[in-house]
Amino acid sequence: MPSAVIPGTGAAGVRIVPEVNTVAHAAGRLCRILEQALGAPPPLRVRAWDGSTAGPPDGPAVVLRDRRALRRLLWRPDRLGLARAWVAGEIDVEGDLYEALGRLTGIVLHTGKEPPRSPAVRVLRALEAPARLRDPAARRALAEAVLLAGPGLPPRPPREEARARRGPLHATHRDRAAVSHHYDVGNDFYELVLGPSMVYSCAYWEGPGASLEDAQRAKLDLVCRKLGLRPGQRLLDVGCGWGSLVLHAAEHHGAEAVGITLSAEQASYARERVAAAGLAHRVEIRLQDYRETADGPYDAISSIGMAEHVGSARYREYADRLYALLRPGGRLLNHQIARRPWKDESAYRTDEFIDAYVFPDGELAPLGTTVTLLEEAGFEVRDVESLREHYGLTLRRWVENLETGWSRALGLVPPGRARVWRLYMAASALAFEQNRIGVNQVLAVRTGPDGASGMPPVRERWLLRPG
Ligand SMILES: C[S@@+](CC[C@H](N)C(=O)[O-])C[C@H]1O[C@@H](n2cnc3c(N)ncnc32)[C@H](O)[C@@H]1O
Repeated sequence: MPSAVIPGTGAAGVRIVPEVNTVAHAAGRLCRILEQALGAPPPLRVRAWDGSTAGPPDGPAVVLRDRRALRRLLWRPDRLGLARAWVAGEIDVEGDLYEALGRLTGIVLHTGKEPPRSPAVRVLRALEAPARLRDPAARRALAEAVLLAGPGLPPRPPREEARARRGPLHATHRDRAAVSHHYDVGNDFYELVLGPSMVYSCAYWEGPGASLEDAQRAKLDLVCRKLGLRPGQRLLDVGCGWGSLVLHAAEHHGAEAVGITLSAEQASYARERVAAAGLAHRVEIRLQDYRETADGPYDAISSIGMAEHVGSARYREYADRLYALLRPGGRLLNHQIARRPWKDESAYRTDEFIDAYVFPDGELAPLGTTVTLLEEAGFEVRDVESLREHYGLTLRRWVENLETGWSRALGLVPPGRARVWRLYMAASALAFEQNRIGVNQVLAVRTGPDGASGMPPVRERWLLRPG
C-alpha cells in the first residue's frame, strides 16, 4: 500500500495512508483537491498542468505548470517553497501580477507567526496542522496531492538562491558576499530596470507628469538641500550605488564627494561615469566598507537605501562610525526602509523569499529603533520625512521597465533572476502602498560642543534651492 509522509513542524510529521481507489483517477484533479483541502474555492483562479481549474473565472490566474511545484510545496509549505517554485518557473501568474499578489496577500506577503488570514494560507498551514488533518475530506485531498506530486525529494532549489552563508552574521566578508549577490548581476540589467538615472532607492514625485528620471533627480536634489551642501564641502555617500548622488552633488552643489560601495560592478560603473562627466578631480569612488572609512571629518554624510544591509547587531557601530566621520555642525541624511514594530518583537522573522533570493542578511528595523540608535550615537535628530507613497510609485515604474523589456532582460540575466526581481519589486510596491512597510529620510546633526546645530530655524529655509 502506498504511503507518504508530509513533513511537519512536529517531530515526526503526519503519516497519511491514502485510500487506493483515489489513485486510479488522480489525473486532472489537482484543483478539486485544492478546493477540498481549503474547504473553500481559492481566492483567485488556479489552473494546473493536469488541465484542472478552480476559483473565480475572472481576474488573474495562478498557473501550476509542473508537478514539481506541488512537490516543493508539500515539502516546504511556506513562502520559501512558493518562492522556489516561482523562481524555477513552475508557478506563474497570468494577468495582473499586483491583483494576484493582493488576493494572495496572506501567502505571498505575510511572514512570521501571525494567524492565517486567507483560505489559501489555510491550505499551506493545514499541511502542518494536525487539527485540519482531522477533517477527513482535507486528509483525503492532501493524500491525493501527495500522490500527484510523485515520489522522491523536491527538486534542488534554483541556483538563484543565496548559497549557505559563511561566517558570523554581518562579518565584513559575509556582507561583501551578500551585497555581491544582489548588485553584481550585471549593470546592463540594472540599466534596464532603473533607467538612465541609475538610482536604486525611492524617487521623489513632485508632480503628476514627472518621469522616473525627473523624480530621481528631484530626490537627489532634496537630499543635497537637506544636507545644506555648499561648494567645496566634503560629502561622504555611504552605499553610493552607481554614483548618481555623488555626481549630482558635485555637479549641482559644488561638493567634493566620496562614494563608497561594496559592489565591484557598481564601483567600476560609477568611476566611468565620474570620468565621463569630467569630475574625477572632485569625486572619488571607493570599493570600501563603511567600517573601513576613516578619513573624516566630512561636512555631510548621506546614506541612501544602504542601512537596510547593516543589521540590528551592527547598527550601533554604523551610527557611531558615521558620527565619528562628521565634523561638529555636520549633517547626516539617513534614508531607510522601515518595517512596522511588532507587539512581540521576538516573534518577528525576516521574509524567507527576500532573505534567500533578494537581500541575503538584509534587515528592516522600525523607524523608532533607527531614531533611537542615531540619538544614542550622539546625533540630534532634526527631521523625519516619510516617503512611503513615493516608493510605491517608484517600484511600479521599475516593474514596468522590467516587464516592457522582458525579452531583453532574459538576454542579460537568467530567467530565474528576472523572475526574482519582478516578484520582489511588485510585492514591495504593494507592501508600501498597503502601509506594511515605510521609508523615511531622517535628517540628523552632530551638534557643536556648545550644542549649536547650524540649522536654519524654519524648515522652508533649509529646503530652498541654491542660487
Ligand atoms: C540599494 S543600494 C542604494 C544605492 C544608492 N544609494 C542609490 O540610492 O541608488 C545599497 C548600497 O549600499 C551598499 N552597501 C551595502 N553594505 C555596505 C557596506 N557595508 N559598506 C558600504 N556600502 C555598502 C551597496 O554596495 C549599495 O551600493
